[in-house]
Amino acid sequence: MSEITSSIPLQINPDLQEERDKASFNVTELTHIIYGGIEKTKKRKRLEKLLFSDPFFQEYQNVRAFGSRSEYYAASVKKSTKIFKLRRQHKWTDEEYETVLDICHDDLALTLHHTMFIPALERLATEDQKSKWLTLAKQYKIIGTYAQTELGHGTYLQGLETTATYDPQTREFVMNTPTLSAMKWWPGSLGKSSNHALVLATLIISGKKYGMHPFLVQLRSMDDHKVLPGVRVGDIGAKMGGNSVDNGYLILDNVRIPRNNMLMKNAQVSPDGKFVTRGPSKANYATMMLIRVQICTMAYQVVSSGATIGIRYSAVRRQSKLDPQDREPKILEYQTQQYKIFPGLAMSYAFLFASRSLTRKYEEAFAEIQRGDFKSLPELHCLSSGLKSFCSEHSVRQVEIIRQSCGGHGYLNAAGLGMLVNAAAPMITVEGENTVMYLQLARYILKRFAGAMSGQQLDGSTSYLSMDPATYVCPVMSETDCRNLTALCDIYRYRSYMTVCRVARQVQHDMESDMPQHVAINKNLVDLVRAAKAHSYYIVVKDFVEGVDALVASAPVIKVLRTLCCFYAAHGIAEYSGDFLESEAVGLHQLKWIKNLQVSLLGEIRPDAVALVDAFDYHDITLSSALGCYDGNAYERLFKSTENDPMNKEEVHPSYYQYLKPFMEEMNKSKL
Ligand SMILES: CCCCCCCC/C=C\CCCCCCCCCC(=O)SCCNC(=O)CCNC(=O)[C@H](O)C(C)(C)COP(=O)(O)OP(=O)(O)OC[C@H]1O[C@@H](n2cnc3c(N)ncnc32)[C@H](O)[C@@H]1OP(=O)(O)O
Ligand SMILES: Cc1cc2nc3c(=O)[nH]c(=O)nc-3n(C[C@H](O)[C@H](O)[C@H](O)COP(=O)(O)OP(=O)(O)OC[C@H]3O[C@@H](n4cnc5c(N)ncnc54)[C@H](O)[C@@H]3O)c2cc1C
Repeated sequence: MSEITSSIPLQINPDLQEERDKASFNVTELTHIIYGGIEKTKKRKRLEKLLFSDPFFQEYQNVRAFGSRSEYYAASVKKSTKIFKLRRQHKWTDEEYETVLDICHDDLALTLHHTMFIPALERLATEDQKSKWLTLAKQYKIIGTYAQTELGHGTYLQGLETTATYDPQTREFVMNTPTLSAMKWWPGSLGKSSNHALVLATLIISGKKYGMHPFLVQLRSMDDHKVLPGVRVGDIGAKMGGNSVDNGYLILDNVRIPRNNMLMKNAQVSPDGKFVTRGPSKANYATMMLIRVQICTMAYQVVSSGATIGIRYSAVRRQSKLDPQDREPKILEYQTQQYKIFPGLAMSYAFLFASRSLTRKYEEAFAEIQRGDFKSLPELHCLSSGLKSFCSEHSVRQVEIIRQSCGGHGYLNAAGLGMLVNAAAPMITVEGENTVMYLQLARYILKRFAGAMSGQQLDGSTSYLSMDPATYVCPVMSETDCRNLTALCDIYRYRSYMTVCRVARQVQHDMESDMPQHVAINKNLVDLVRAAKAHSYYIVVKDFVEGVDALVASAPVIKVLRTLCCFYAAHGIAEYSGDFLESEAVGLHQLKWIKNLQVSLLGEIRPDAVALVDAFDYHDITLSSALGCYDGNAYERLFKSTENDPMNKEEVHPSYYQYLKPFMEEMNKSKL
């Protein structure tokens, strides 16, 4: 009788325990740093316990893995409503609620209600409008979404075709979808969940267009959720990932809404049809900027959960031989495996510090904007556009590398990595497609560079553009200098300066050769994106270095973070060595030293790798991975996961009787 069972051992896999025993630092201390202090960690743990003591959350995993699209959506609606009810029951603060959403992976069907609808009301509505709709929205008496993108246009907001025409007779706006390409297409939670939508439409008064503005439109009856007259709404279909969310389409046919349903914080239409604006023309873009900032944090969560799965699995998976005399090693021993996974580990900490710094800047600027001071808006728009693109691009790419590093098992849904990659992939597209957002940053950098050239003193993230490049000497003079974080940061700064300088001069040269500006820009788009990427890389490295420098922590924690920071910076230089050489930020000698350092740091990080991912402190249900579980019992959990597979429900699958049996009978009867 076979002793193979699918029961999960109670003890931690000894291979993983061994890793934990040899950590050079206190994991709990680092966890507190990551979550912003001991109280916050405790609170999060309490919330996790409360949520996951409900068996629903375990069942939810099965529906997610094996249910149909419709079942997954339904379970996710249930999950959303459960969380909303718990919020009310326990009177969670906004911060506690955000923590719960982080814990719950953010694959909620009603996600747009809290990620965009509420923040948009907060940013775009007047105080009177807020007291009505924000209150209703926060109490879930209305469920809403943010409906901006259309079938024909997502990026180019000036191309949006939905119209809101003011009728002074009735003091209403008439909402219309004039063409096929004007239909709203993509908004999350629109297809089936929302009864309201914040529709971004071109305002028309007396035949004149006044740009894009937000209008609150009721879509479904509050009694029976039936679609209201003049509204056509539905789901746009299955996606690569994120299928718990009903991204939808919306067609409006002469739908009339009261004048007061235009959110009028930034622009007003008076009852007699007069248009007045307040603040800059881009004030209505405020919600997008918030989400771009949040995407940087999501990128941290994505890459850190990927690294957790990859590293824990690599510490329990044994394969092949290193020492012919010894047993098969943990795959984490292979330098190539470390080379695949440790960049994701270092990136996790880099993005933690970068997203923290960006969030702080956003909060400061938002407070100023609330007071009517918009001076930091351009800098913040460009910083958030660049970092949103950089963090999403790098994290998605890195998690896919980690998935590949887990061999065959990484390809299973039960590994959690494929789902993570597919769920995270839209970060590259949403809230501004990455290339387009990099170009927003590039446009800003070019302007600032031109300012510096004409003697302006620059401040903020681009202040280095006023440097005198003639004074640059590569600060790495010896192999030991390579460990100097400030020196590495200077190298990134100079690479960025030179990349910006080169493209700025090229654009200027092209324009001076009588090329129209738009032709000159398009001819240099690739280099403009390169410049934006180089700038973003510099900012991330700088935030990491400054973040570690400012930490108040024990010596072992600081040491391990400095090692990671050094690896992150060295790895980037080695990976993009062509750019660094071309810009003469490093010479061949320095590059050789930095590459040596990059590889030798793999060995230094190795003993702490498991502890460094343990510090992220992800709950097993949040990670949702048989390979990355805290106890390291990957094989048992993989086998256990097959129990829930509906394919294994019957010993003989119905398709046998329907197709295979008759086919076999036919084959057996055949004379050929
Ligand atoms: C274990 C845990 C695991 C966790 C797992 C998590 C997994 C989940 C991960 C991911 C899930 C996915 C995320 C889910 C949330 C989805 C939400 C998505 C919602 C949306 O997508 S909403 C739609 C967003 N749409 C966009 O972003 C459109 C992009 N386009 C634009 O913003 C603009 O069109 C433009 C910026 C490109 C151009 O604008 P336009 O008006 O045409 O520009 P110009 O006239 O040329 O003027 C440019 C001028 O304006 C300045 N400017 C532009 N934008 C702003 C701004 N926001 N603020 C301030 N200033 C702005 C610009 O700099 C120019 O200034 P200048 O003239 O140069 O001085
Ligand atoms: C999962 C998901 C959820 C979403 N949720 C919402 C939502 O809730 N609400 C909502 O309103 N929208 C939502 N969207 C839509 C999303 O915001 C848009 O898809 C996004 O802004 C990109 O726009 P696009 O699709 O028009 O891309 P496009 O602009 O068509 O991009 C296609 C290509 O054209 C290139 N390109 C376009 N313009 C330029 C340019 N100026 N210069 C250089 N290259 C250019 C891009 O780089 C890209 O390679 C969602 C999308 C997804 C995938």
